[in-house]
Amino acid sequence: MIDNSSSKGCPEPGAGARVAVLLPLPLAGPYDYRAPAGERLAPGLVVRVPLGRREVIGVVWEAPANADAPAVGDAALRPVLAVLETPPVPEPLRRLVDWVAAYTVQPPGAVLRLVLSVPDALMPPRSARGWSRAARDGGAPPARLNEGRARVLAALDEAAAHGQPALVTADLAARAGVTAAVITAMGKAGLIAARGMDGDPAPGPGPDPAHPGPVLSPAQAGVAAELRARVGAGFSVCVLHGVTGSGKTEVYFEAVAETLRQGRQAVILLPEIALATQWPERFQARFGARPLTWHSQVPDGQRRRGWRGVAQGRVPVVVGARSALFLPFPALGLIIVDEEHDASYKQDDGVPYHARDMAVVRARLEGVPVILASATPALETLENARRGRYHLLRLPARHGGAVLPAVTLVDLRAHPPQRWQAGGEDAPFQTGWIAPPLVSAIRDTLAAGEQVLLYLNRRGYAPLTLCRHCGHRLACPNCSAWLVEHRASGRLCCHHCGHQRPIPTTCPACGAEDSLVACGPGVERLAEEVAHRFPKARALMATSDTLGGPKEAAEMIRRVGAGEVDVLIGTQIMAKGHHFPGLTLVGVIDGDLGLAGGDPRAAERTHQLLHQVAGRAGRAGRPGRVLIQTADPGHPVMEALASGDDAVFLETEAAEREAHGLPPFGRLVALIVSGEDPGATQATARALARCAPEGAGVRVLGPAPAPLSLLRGRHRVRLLLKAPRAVRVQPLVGSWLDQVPVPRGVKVQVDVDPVSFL
Ligand SMILES: Nc1ncnc2c1ncn2[C@@H]1O[C@H](COP(=O)(O)OP(=O)(O)OP(=O)(O)O)[C@@H](O)[C@H]1O
Ligand SMILES: [Zn+2]
Repeated sequence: MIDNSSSKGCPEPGAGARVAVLLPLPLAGPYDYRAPAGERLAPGLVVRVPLGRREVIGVVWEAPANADAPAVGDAALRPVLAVLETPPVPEPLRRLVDWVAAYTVQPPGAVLRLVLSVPDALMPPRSARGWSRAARDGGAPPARLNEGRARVLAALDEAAAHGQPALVTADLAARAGVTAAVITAMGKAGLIAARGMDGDPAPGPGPDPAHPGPVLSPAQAGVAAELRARVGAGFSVCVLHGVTGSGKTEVYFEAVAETLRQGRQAVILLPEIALATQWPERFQARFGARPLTWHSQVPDGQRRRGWRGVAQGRVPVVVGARSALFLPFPALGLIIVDEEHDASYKQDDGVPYHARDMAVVRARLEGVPVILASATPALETLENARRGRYHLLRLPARHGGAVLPAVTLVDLRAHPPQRWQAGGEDAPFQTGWIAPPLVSAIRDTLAAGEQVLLYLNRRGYAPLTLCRHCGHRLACPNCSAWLVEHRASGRLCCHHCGHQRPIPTTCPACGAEDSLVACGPGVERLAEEVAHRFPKARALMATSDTLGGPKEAAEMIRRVGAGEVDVLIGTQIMAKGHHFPGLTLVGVIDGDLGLAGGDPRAAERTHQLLHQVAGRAGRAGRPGRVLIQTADPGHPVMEALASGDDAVFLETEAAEREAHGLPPFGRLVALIVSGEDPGATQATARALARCAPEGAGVRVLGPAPAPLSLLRGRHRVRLLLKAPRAVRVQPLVGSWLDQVPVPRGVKVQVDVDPVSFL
């Protein structure tokens, strides 16, 4: 196959061989090109080729199976324009691209785009102009230098002592605390000299496996030895199931150390929000250096250097969000997926892949071990362990004698939160969200000088605003969702599309004044109540709104660690990874949040999340306790949390999934049909339903409006294919889609193993 729209002419005599090139575009497969005469282009090489009138960068690929009958004759082949100097895309990664494409029913080029995520990194290193000391000054600063100029020379000496012979202007100015003009003037005066320098500075000292780490307990050491033994011994999957605070991180670090000793690379996947915890410091404490971090917010220059460093094998350890799985490691020795149960490992847009599952696939293709760590492994993972495919390792106790916190349910029907007044006797009553038993637990904890975490997974002030006059609810114009009040910023926001507007003073529907009321709690509202009930306590809100970036997160961690905070009020981002020794009470404001809705994993996920939050309490010397407010204390999730016995819950949950043919016992594929035109969207969905695959236990449910039936202005309809485990669903889906023409403006998104049902 080739885009031959503008190819012309015949091949020159002795022209090069036919070569398949995969482009990072949603095309059905690789296109054929002609290699330069006399050159053999090995698969993996990164090349520049013409496409229509453009030039694009692609990767030489293994010839597809139909290579014997090419779609384009030799005469029409267009030439490969250049081979880039970057290291080739390694073979196991190329196979991963094909594998992921086939599994997710997406074009391979769309998956390749995940690999070539930093196009800039494929270009040769930029040479920059840097400054060093002028050769003739002999190293001694001339006597009449002013202070700023002296600092510039000192900064250059300091850099040279650390192996950096030159610094670019901006860097030098920043280090010396002078303006760029000072540096230019010094250059003119011949005090410093300009020189060309490599745009990719050498990385600093790498992680050292011999750096002294903590002494492991006998239980930890036993598990660490098992993990170490697997490094260098081919493909295997270990599930590291350890209770919260058991030291899973310290234990898997030993496998990382072994990988480093063998001179290979390791990648550790973490949910994006867990990257903003103490994790990097702990890595540094164990290895004496930081790993490379990889996530969506890493600045461009760092991404470019990171990608190249990984490809050149110079970066030994990467910690990152799911996209780190597609980095071009030439010598991968170990993959770790921490918090493996986390739903954020599933990408919902673009190529919908599950990074945990694809990590197992990459490990198999690379012939290396993978470790899945969690305090609450996914049912899918436990089922794989039960079948003997994954090897289960347990850490059943907390490190250092700390005990797991006692969990108590607070029945909201028996103990409703009391209303409160902000001002004097005439002030209006405010709805309360903290029930009396939690109020007194907070009081006791504060009196003991310990810290409290109040957990409510809702940003903003209130999830719903309505008019008490006409009942109008303020909704997003682009989505089927309510606008969330953010009182701190004075705005109503849609949490799905980002639409926002100022909070109106009159009802947009009936015009009544001062008639809008906030319904339900968000963290801002909870903070108000905390300030009223515990006026002396120093409270801190920790949400993605208040912790915009890594700096704010680090500052929050520092303040809590230093005991400058008494009550933390947090959303999901506080639920995992954090380790605060002074925190002894966790209060869950709404334990039932997340249990409603048609998501088959709702119960499992709520259990995981609350277990995780509960695990923040009592991690050091002092015992912790957890109070979960619920209106349904008899729910299996609540019972499991209160008893601390997951086994019954997991068994019931598994039995229910099995009875309904749900994962991990059956397969699901969701089709999400979306478009701006509701009629065309509906019609496409109905057409899909009419030719739905049948037989051998395969069923298609729907079309049904998605729970988010309008998102960013697009109408959404869902179909769900259910099949027994043994059925290969991808070919079924492929031929199903082939039968239905999709009109312009309508999109059919295939989601194999869906995690989100919105
Ligand atoms: N052998 C050890 N020596 C000293 N400190 C340890 C040891 N093992 C664990 N710790 C410390 O105990 C705390 C808990 O360990 P860690 O965070 O690894 O547990 P975890 O199982 O990953 O917890 P969670 O699942 O709750 O995040 C950390 O502060 C860690 O540094
Ligand atoms: Zn919206």
